[in-house]
Amino acid sequence: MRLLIAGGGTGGHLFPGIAVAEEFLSRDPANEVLFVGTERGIEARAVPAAGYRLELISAAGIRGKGGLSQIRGAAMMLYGYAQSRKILKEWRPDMVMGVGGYASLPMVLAARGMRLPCFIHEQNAIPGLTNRLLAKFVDRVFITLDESAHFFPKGKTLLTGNPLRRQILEMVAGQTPPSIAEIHQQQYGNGGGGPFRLFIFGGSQGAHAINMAMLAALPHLERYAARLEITHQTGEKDAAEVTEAYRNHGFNASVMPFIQDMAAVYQRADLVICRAGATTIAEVTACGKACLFIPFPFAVDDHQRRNAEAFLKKGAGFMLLERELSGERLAGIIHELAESPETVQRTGALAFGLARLDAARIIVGEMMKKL
Ligand SMILES: CC(=O)N[C@H]1[C@@H](OP(=O)(O)OP(=O)(O)OC[C@H]2O[C@@H](n3ccc(=O)[nH]c3=O)[C@H](O)[C@@H]2O)O[C@H](CO)[C@@H](O)[C@@H]1O
Repeated sequence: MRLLIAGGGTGGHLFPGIAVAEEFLSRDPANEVLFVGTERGIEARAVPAAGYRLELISAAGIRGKGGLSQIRGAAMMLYGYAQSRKILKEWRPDMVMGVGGYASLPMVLAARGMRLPCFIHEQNAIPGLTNRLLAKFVDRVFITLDESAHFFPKGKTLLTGNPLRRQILEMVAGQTPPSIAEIHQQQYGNGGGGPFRLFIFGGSQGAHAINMAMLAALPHLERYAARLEITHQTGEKDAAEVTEAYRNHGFNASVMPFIQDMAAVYQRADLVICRAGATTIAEVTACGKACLFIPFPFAVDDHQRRNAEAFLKKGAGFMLLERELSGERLAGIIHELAESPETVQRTGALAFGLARLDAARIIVGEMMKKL
């Protein structure tokens, strides 16, 4: 059977698609997957790197743009629709799934026009415009959070969680959470102050504001430099500056613009400091990690904050809003949590309790039923 997965743009849309592809391929060695995205999206690099075939189409945003760019966006979408029809006629998929992002709009509409079974997955608490439009045309809408259910037609919407890639699921399956006694020993054994491992990252593109806040926090954390083991994903632009700052302040830090093996880094972390993208949240909860969310304040409809709030209500994480973010404040929170291993452990355990590990399996199962 053939599954076409359309969309992307950012990792938060694409990686759930890759998780669904992995599950679909695992069901039958004869199954095939084709991804369709745009050349500007993360899929242009990440899909071939993951070993999948990718076709590129033309697509662009229209929402909130003025005159000329809106016309240009609409023209690109029309062209993308024609390209989608051509791909569908040539590759002949059995079903099509949209994972959000511009490319999913023309492709899912074209597939619907050709009467193929169509599905979408929404990652966020507040859906993007593409999925709101597509919901009317598809057979089923899969959602990550209950909060987004009222945006979609009731009869076809199913709460599944956010599909997780194999690298995360395998890591989760293989890990045994440490006991409180072990955590105590680690933190306070040998005369006190075992390593405290921080993982800082800013979603698939890195977060400049988090990078700068962490640099501003370093002078306040210098007394702790020997205890902190830091892994910091910066995105492309800030990598050199952040590396140098850690070195100048005497910190043991591994700085990378982008991380391929996220599972390995999550596994080692005691505390994760990150944005509140939906896929990030699904992963840190699955890994049972305590997390300080700093939502991206300009995300459409402030959806990152809403994503995080769903977890905070249950004590399964911490949040710091960007308008309250300063080096001193960030250092204060890191310091406090490094001194409270029980709080860190309890928060991670609560997060794990909210994780949905079977989203990809449920989604593929539901898609097969429509064939
Ligand atoms: C600015 C913006 O609007 N961002 C949106 C985007 O975020 P973004 O693309 O940042 O997505 P998420 O934070 O949800 O997920 C990031 C994904 O990238 C992966 N990763 C990240 C860094 C790295 O070095 N390596 C790596 O593989 C993570 O493991 C994760 O799978 O899509 C999300 C899902 O629709 C939304 O919730 C976010 O609001």
